[in-house]
Amino acid sequence: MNPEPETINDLLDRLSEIVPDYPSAGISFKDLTPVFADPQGLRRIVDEIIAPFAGKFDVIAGLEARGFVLAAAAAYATGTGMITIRKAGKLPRAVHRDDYTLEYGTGTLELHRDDIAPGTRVLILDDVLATGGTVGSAARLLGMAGAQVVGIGVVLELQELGGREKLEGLEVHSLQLV
Ligand SMILES: O=P(O)(O)OC[C@H]1O[C@H](OP(=O)(O)OP(=O)(O)O)[C@H](O)[C@@H]1O
Ligand SMILES: Nc1ncnc2[nH]cnc12
Repeated sequence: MNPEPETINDLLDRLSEIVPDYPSAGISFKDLTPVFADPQGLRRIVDEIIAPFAGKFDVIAGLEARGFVLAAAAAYATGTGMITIRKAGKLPRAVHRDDYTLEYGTGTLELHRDDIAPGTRVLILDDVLATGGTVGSAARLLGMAGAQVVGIGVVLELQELGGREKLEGLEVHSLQLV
């Protein structure tokens, strides 16, 4: 008899690393790079993160930097394109810009004004949802471009930081609650 397939929770528990006091004291950093580095791990998280949104999106937006890994793989797997939402100063042409706060600091995200047509249905992917500052900023940028955010997919949701509440009205799918 075949053994039971490993659950996504067990896979993430087995492969994720937790780093105390990084990048600053008091932060418990959830490091998913070993999941990305594992052939089954990468395939499982990409397949499972997009599953609830099948047929509902035209393009996938990835958030620099760790969201790029997921979004590029998911766009390739679903035959869609990928929108790059980047940290300030990296995109060469005219941008929409938005400031935000996250668990351990502040930042600015940018989106090329002409990378996405109004009305396009967008799925946002990122690795971790903490305070929701980053994903919320990405949703505002896509709104400035006239796009429609149809969902947000993340691997880990740090529940006690309340990100989901900040994203009211948006469908959030996380693979693991921690
Ligand atoms: O919900 P929040 O509180 O906004 O935190 C979540 C964000 O924090 C991390 O990104 P980070 O800015 O550290 O960038 P990186 O992917 O470039 O490491 C993570 O990849 C998310 O994008
Ligand atoms: N605790 C955390 N671990 C990994 N990424 C994060 N992004 C924001 N908070 C984080």
